[in-house]
Amino acid sequence: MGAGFGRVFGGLGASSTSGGGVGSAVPGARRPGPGEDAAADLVVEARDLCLRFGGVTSLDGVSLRQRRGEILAVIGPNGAGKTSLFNCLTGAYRPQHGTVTFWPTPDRPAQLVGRRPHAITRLGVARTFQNIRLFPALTALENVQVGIEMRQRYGPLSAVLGLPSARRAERDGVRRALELLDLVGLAHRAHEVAASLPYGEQRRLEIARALGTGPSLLLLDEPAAGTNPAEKRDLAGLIGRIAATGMSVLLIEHDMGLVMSLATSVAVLNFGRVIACGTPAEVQRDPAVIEAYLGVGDDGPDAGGATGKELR
Ligand SMILES: Nc1ncnc2c1ncn2[C@@H]1O[C@H](COP(=O)(O)OP(=O)(O)OP(=O)(O)O)[C@@H](O)[C@H]1O
Repeated sequence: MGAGFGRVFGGLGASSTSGGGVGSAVPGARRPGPGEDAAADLVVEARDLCLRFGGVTSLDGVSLRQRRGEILAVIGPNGAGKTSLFNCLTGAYRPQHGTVTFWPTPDRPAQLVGRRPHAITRLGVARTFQNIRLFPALTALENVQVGIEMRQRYGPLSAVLGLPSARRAERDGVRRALELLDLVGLAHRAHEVAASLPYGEQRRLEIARALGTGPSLLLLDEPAAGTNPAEKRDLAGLIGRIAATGMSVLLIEHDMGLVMSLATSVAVLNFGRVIACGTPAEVQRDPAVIEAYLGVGDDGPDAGGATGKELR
């Protein structure tokens, strides 16, 4: 391992701080023995996902599994296929091949490929985006209410007619939205419009809105992108608190400090393939990972800087 790799991971401790031992997402993990339940405590499993755009292959046989309650980080250089994977899990893209099984509860598996994004949200998969997608003119509270309303069952007619069921649902929605704003540290911003919030707070508001949909799996696409060190610390604390509630978190993040301090397991993508998977400590010393990031070759680790790959 080169000194350069140590710099990539910023001198982080090798161990996870997020209640390690929950499990790991390991492609090609040991097959269950007779009588063992293959799905026991899994929340999501992708098998052999292939996604192509014309001549570009974004995912090339990606398989990975995540256990319930785990923080699984997906890392990899630019263009490795991380967001494509999220898009396949959330129905934005339909892979040409492969399956995605999601367990909202351990006894109720659902196939996600072929479902529409809103149907997948209703099943319990929520996401945030690399670029913030709030409703800028709505207040923080209203933004979270939008998320909550995606799961509510009363129809527009009940709301227009002011039926008791609709009024009750609205009251419950406001209460839940305020709880979520409190969780993300934004209770005091409830009535401010989203566009007026500082960037780091907008990132946290997006997470509150995603939680409003009542997920059992939360996908965060580069939540720390563009945040300053203080905002990053707040965010790490928040993700830790969310995971401590038992939520399964799947995280794309380029900030290796955050990944290595938060993740229970890490999956590394490169050119649309999973090249490593394991604990943060394991992937940190995996030669294939070192090479993917730094292009370690005959010239040594620092030569990788010339590959032009960003350290993500
Ligand atoms: N809608 C699309 N049309 C064409 N090509 C696409 C599309 N979406 C993704 N790709 C291609 O798939 C590959 C993987 O892209 P993807 O965005 O998934 O990578 P990534 O790991 O998330 O990258 P980054 O870290 O830069 O966000 C890239 O070559 C990208 O150009």
